[in-house]
Amino acid sequence: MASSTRMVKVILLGDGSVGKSSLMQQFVRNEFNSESFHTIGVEVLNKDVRVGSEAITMQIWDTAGQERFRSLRTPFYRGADCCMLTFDLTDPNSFNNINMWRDEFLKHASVDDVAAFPFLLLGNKADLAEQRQVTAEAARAWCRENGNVPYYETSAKTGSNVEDAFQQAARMLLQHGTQAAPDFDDTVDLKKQRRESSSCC
Ligand SMILES: Nc1nc2c(ncn2[C@@H]2O[C@H](COP(=O)(O)OP(=O)(O)OP(=O)(O)O)[C@@H](O)[C@H]2O)c(=O)[nH]1
Repeated sequence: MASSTRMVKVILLGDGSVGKSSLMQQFVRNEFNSESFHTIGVEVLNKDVRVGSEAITMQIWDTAGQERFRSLRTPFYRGADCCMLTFDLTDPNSFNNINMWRDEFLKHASVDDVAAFPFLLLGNKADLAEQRQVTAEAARAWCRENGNVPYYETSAKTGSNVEDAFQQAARMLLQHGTQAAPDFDDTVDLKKQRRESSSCC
């Protein structure tokens, strides 16, 4: 009988336009599209990876960073095994908002042990070196103050450090242990919420 690979859930959070969708596309499909659109709610892609001798399927959840989509994304935080907090190295506001993203995740994810939960911090758009506005020192200081969170400077455009960051996520969540998947009833009716959202704004 064929053995099934373990499915793990990784969630990407951060402000709109920091590059969450682009990081997922680069990791899963080795593609970069400079004209990507804002995500509505969530998008999910799977990728099979190996961590040492273990084969796992990473189910990557790309969420909508814009404030107006908050109620569409938060129901999907439950059952996450790892959270990749993402900011744009050229946008200090996106870095200043990382605490807000961490808090929003913890509020909705029902994490058992907050101190041990695997977070990563990604500073994306590293290829735009001349426009950079957040220093590595500031990012590393945040990581130290928040339980020695691993920090990666990535470029979804060139692919730099993208594979390494997701591999690190896989290693951490396997060490930590995976969570129970949420019941189906915990998810939202995205179509309905989309209609409501478009009729009000
Ligand atoms: N130069 C450069 N541009 C990037 C990089 N990553 C993303 N972009 C661009 O930044 C813009 C926003 O990228 P997205 O991946 O859509 O951002 P997002 O975080 O998913 O945005 P929301 O869906 O609104 O939450 C797009 O024009 C991308 O092409 C990168 O590493 N370098």
